[in-house]
Amino acid sequence: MSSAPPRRVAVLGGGHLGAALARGWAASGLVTAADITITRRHRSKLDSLAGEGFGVGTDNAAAVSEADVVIVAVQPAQVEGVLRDIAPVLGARPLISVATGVSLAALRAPLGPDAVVARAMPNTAVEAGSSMTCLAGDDRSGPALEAAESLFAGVGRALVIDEDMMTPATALCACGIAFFLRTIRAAAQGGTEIGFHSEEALLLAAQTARGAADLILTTRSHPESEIDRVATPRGCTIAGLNELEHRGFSSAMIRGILKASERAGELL
Ligand SMILES: NC(=O)C1=CN([C@@H]2O[C@H](COP(=O)(O)OP(=O)(O)OC[C@H]3O[C@@H](n4cnc5c(N)ncnc54)[C@H](O)[C@@H]3O)[C@@H](O)[C@H]2O)C=CC1
Ligand SMILES: O=C(O)[C@@H]1CCC=N1
Repeated sequence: MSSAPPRRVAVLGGGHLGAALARGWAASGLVTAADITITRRHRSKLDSLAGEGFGVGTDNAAAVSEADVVIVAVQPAQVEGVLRDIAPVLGARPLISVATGVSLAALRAPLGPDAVVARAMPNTAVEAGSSMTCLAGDDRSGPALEAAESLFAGVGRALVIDEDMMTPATALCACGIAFFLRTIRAAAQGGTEIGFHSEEALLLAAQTARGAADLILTTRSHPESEIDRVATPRGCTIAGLNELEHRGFSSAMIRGILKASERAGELL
């Protein structure tokens, strides 16, 4: 069971993921918007988040000083500089990095060996409370891993994995959501070609995708058993499925995951 979520959170790096995290935590009621401070280099780009009630600023050390837990959400190559900025004020505060490819050892290098750090790999569905987030820590991560479990379980599912699986997790979950989004978009395009207006086609495709995921997550059955229940002999499902496979659908998805994993391992 995860512990109570931290009251005040500093999100360093209010870009796509940082903003999605802040909005997801506030929407879930886990942390109030006023207790989340988001930083980035240019204050003007934080105006809309300020308008939503979040604290905003450009001073990472000041944000950290007022927080119970720190989230690092800058690009991988920017992490070291940010950690150097905050090293003098971090103290024993738990720090969670969502940066791809930055190891626990690399996080501790500028902060010192006693820094309480963990890694998280969410996807942008944190904003909708539906992320799959993988977490990793080690024997010195204690409170950071606990804080991560409580924060990320509040905006989807969270699973603790070995650190050496964080790169594959990046490909399958963090990049993976884009692959499923493209799949939904493609299905909607097909839907429009066979007669639906585009908004209707998108709704039909997205809810159908959600249904497929819910079947797997709730019944725990295998996708192929579920497919067998849909595909009537000589019917239209098997005709469509076989055409997808003749066009390399499964192979394309597998190769996409492999390519993303390869690139995720090279990011630093
Ligand atoms: N976008 C996604 O879906 C996911 C991203 N990640 C990781 O999250 C991190 C952020 O990714 P994105 O949000 O996509 O990138 P982004 O480029 O949208 O956001 C990074 C933000 O950090 C800000 N920044 C740069 N230097 C800063 C500094 N010194 N102090 C404060 N803010 C600073 C930038 O202005 C920018 O707004 C990356 O490490 C990425 O690998 C991980 C999982 C999913
Ligand atoms: O594309 C990227 O590099 C980041 C990491 C995973 C998702 N977005």
